[in-house]
Amino acid sequence: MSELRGKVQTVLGLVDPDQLGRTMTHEHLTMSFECCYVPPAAGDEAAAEDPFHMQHMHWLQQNPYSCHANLQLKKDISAVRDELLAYRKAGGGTIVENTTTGIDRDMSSLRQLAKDTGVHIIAGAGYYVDITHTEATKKMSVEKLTDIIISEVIHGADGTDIRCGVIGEIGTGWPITDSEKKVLQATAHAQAQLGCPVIIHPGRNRAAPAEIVRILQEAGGDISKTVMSHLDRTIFDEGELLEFANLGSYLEYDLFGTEMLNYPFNLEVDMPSDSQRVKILAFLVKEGYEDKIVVAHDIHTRNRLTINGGHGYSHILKNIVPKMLTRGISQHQVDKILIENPKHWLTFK
Ligand SMILES: CCC(=O)NCCS(=O)(=O)O
Repeated sequence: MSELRGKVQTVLGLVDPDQLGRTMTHEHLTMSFECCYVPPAAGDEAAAEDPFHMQHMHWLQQNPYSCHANLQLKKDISAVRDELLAYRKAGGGTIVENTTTGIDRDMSSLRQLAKDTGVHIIAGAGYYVDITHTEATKKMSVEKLTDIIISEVIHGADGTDIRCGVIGEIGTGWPITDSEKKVLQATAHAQAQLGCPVIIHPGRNRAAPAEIVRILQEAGGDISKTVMSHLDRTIFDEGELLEFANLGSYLEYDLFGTEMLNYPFNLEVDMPSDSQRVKILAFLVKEGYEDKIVVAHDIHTRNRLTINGGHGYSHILKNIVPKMLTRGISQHQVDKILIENPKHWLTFK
């Protein structure tokens, strides 16, 4: 699309890629994660009913999905506004907001947040995981899904004239369902027409990222303009990680700030600490992938906001960057991860 080529599309319109600055490629500012509620363990009901108190903070950090109130990030919009102002003060410029259809995308609030804070916000087109697909969505053809995704980028999403600047996060589980596969194919078709960035939420299985790349590629997608999210909880073996990295997507470590022992969506997973995440980034840099790494916090529950005792959207800038610099990642490489790589990914071809 000639109007979009060479530009980045924010919720306030097209901008020059050099305006973005430091960019978190995977966050949420307003959404609901009720689709992924996990009932609390017996005896924990009191904490789950009344979560935002000092004495429940650690429980909530360990069990963020077992409390209905905690899944409603959209209730904290005013705190998110303050956090975005703090993010700008900490040197942040842009946030990619990954909320897609199925988890309560709110385009008008995103536009208002961008106006109020001066942070560039890029909204996501498309669909989250199968459990959030409506019966109507499941019945749609790939062509219809493609038309809808393209329209969200060209005309605006959810009945507004506010346009998405990226496709995703496109949700998939494991195994990938028929409906998710159609959405992936539609994503690839839309990307082929628009030359736009794509971002994927893979299922929680180490084979998922490569399988998704295969489906996208077969449908004509551009893997070099695609981010694979959540690698921190998906691929653990260094050899397998390098094999996946070779396929050419951006490699996203986006759960910075998440410290959780018993990961309820896959109990076999040992969620890494932030120190371990930095170690993996240093490994990928040493192996020559500094042009392919992007990072974020993927804030999607309320306990992760500073107002509720969490780390907030500035944690990477304030705490992780200094750590990276002490672990063999140079300032030049940090700038690639935070500025150059997101900029190249987000620019329409
Ligand atoms: C909507 C937010 C989201 O999907 N986050 C990913 C959580 S996890 O799959 O890594 O647990």
